[in-house]
Order: sequence, then structure tokens, then C-alpha cells
Amino acid sequence: MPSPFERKIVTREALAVRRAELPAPVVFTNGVFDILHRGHVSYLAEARALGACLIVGVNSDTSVRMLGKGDDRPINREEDRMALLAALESVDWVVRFEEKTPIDLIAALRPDILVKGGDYDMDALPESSLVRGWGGRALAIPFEHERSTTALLKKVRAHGA
Ligand SMILES: Nc1ncnc2c1ncn2[C@@H]1O[C@H](COP(=O)(O)OP(=O)(O)OP(=O)(O)O)[C@@H](O)[C@H]1O
Ligand SMILES: O=P(O)(O)O[C@@H]1O[C@H]([C@H](O)CO)[C@@H](O)[C@H](O)[C@@H]1O
Repeated sequence: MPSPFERKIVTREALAVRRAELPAPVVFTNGVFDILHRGHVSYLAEARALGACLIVGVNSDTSVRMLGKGDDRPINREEDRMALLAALESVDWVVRFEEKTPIDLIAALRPDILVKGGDYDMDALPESSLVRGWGGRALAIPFEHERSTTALLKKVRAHGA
């Protein structure tokens, strides 16, 4: 039987239908979240605190392979990455996207606030212009903890060598 938190995992279509009844401001972020770490959970908590609900767009496995992160990525398959995110208190909804970028998903959900971590220059992202186009905000949350999936994998491989 699925865990209760798995109810947070929904399709783009189902969430778009419910968009009008979501508590505002609606915050949106996206990413691969291949090996969940402290940097992720801290920024997701901060993102949630910016609004009344948080939607996380998650790259499908096919979509991750388009990003060039490495032949062995993702390490964790999409169902697992989405379940871990859904188990977090800060996360209200988890939605998979199949494309290389979350542009179509953002256009379907029209969030009030778009958030990424501090490794992104928001002014350089087409997603930011999209959200700003309907009066929304786009901002990056500065890193509090220097962590990354890539660094963790390097560490694991160095120990295994
Ligand atoms: N250390 C961190 N602190 C805060 N936010 C982070 C951190 N690392 C990543 N993020 C944010 O988390 C989201 C998902 O990032 P991502 O999956 O690329 O994490 P990552 O650990 O950097 O992975 P990879 O090493 O595979 O690129 C992005 O919005 C990114 O800006
Ligand atoms: O986990 P990542 O590498 O932060 O996720 C990517 O973010 C991209 C970003 O929103 C724009 O460069 C996005 O295009 C990509 O699909 C991943 O979600």
C-alpha cells in the first residue's frame, strides 16, 4: 500500500485543474534531486516559507539523460526521487516533467513565485521571464550548505577505488 505522503505526487494535468484552489502565493521550484542532501532540504524549507504552498517539478529519468550529468545518471529512478521529496514537510506537491526544461510545466501551473538554489542566475533563465510576465517573482536562495550530488558521488567513488 502506498504511504500517505505519496498522495502529494500528482500529474501536471491534475494539478493544473486544481490550480485556482491552491493557497496563494504558490511557490514553484524544479530539479533532478538525484541524491537528496542537506542543501536541498534547507532550500526547499526556505522556498516553502516564501509562500502558502510549494510545488516541486522533478525531471523524469529520460529528461535527466538530456541534461548531460553523466551516463550513469540518474542514480535514483524518478519514482524514488519523487517519493523522497513528497516525504518532506516543506513540499506540498510533486510533479514529474519529461522535457529538458520546466517551461511547459510552469506555463501550465502559473506559480506566483519561482525559486532555484543559489547556483542559478535567475535573470539568465527563460523561466524567470515567463513567471515575471504574469506579475510573478523569480528568485534564487543563497546556499547555506555547500553540498551537491556530484560531490557526494565523487566521494563514494574515491572510497570505492
Ligand atoms: N547545496 C545546495 N544548497 C541549496 N540549494 C541547492 C544546493 N544544491 C542544489 N540546490 C538546488 O536544488 C535544486 C536541485 O538541484 P540539483 O538536483 O542540480 O542538485 P545538485 O546536488 O547540485 O546535483 P548535481 O550535482 O547533480 O548537479 C536546484 O534548484 C538547485 O539550485
Ligand atoms: O537539478 P538541476 O540541475 O538544478 O535541475 C535543472 O534545472 C534546470 C533549470 O531550471 C534551468 O537551467 C532545468 O532546465 C532542468 O530541467 C533541471 O530541472
